Amino acid sequence: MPHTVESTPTPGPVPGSPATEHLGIVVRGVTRSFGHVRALDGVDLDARPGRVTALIGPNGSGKTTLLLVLAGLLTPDAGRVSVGGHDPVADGAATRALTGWMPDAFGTWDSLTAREVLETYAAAYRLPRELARSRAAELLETVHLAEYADRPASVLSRGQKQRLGLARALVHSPKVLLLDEPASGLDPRSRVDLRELLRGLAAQGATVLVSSHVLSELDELIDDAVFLSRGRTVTPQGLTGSMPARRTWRVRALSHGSLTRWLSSTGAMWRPDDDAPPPGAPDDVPGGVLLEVDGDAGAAQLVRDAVGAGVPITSLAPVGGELEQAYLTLDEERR
Ligand SMILES: Nc1ncnc2c1ncn2[C@@H]1O[C@H](COP(=O)(O)OP(=O)(O)OP(=O)(O)O)[C@@H](O)[C@H]1O
Repeated sequence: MPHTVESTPTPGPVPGSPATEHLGIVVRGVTRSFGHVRALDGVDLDARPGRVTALIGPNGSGKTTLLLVLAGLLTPDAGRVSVGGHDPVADGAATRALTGWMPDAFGTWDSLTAREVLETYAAAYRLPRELARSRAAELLETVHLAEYADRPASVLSRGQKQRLGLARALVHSPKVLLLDEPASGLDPRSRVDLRELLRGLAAQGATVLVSSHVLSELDELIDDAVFLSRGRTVTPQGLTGSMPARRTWRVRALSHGSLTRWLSSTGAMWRPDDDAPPPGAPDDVPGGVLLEVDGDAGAAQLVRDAVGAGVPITSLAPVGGELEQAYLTLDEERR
């Protein structure tokens, strides 16, 4: 799905006016420090209703800290936040009533069954008992845990706990969803289910903010992307409006030896890909390399030259999606 990058957040309202440009999530100039570590250093972000927005950044860039602020679980030092039209600090109860929060690790009372976990949360959100029961049953079906409904949560696998955590976040039909690494630990089928579920919720008007490192999954899921680096909103290289011309491509050939010899003879800087044969392998085994190529025209020229030189090329494709390429430009900012 084509997505846009929140590179230059829409300007904030004039000083003194409420931070409610829309009823999704609005963050303006938020800072939060832990001792001398400035976890958030002036973050701006918009996540709009009816859209799935990704929060992307290296380890330690401040994603979880920002989600905790949005969930009303951490007070910012400075800046303005609006979630569904409410300030999570000044108006915590109202914010929590319309917000579903899924932390990156599912913490629960292990002695409760999966059904009891959901019914307990539903009661905490003041759902009437009958509605709580039917909502819990419906959500257990949605996340494919119906057969575990009456088993203690302690027996669930990591991925199953993630799915129960998702169901728990949805129990009060929130208008805003904050999900910290929701795909972590999920098998491929469950990831597809998650994607369809979140797209369905956005289609019904929910604001969905997802932090994730699984960038290949995000390409299919999200409408917008916000990148964090060292506590700041940033625009990675390559997402300044158009894709960078020069990017990494994977080339494979029937004979790894003839491919690498030819590339080296042309002066191209290549490196083995993950499936490359080990050093000393026979010359004619298949294999691939990674190299930087100047756009589609450069790729077309590479194929022509390789075929002209008799190199048996079997495939040529850019590595990763647009998000992955952009993310890699942030990698040196990891902390
Ligand atoms: N409770 C805390 N006490 C001290 N430092 C903290 C605390 N929580 C976060 N930090 C620091 O703040 C920075 C941002 O952490 P945060 O957990 O928000 O990053 P993240 O982007 O979610 O990382 P990851 O991708 O690894 O989950 C890090 O340098 C971290 O060490």
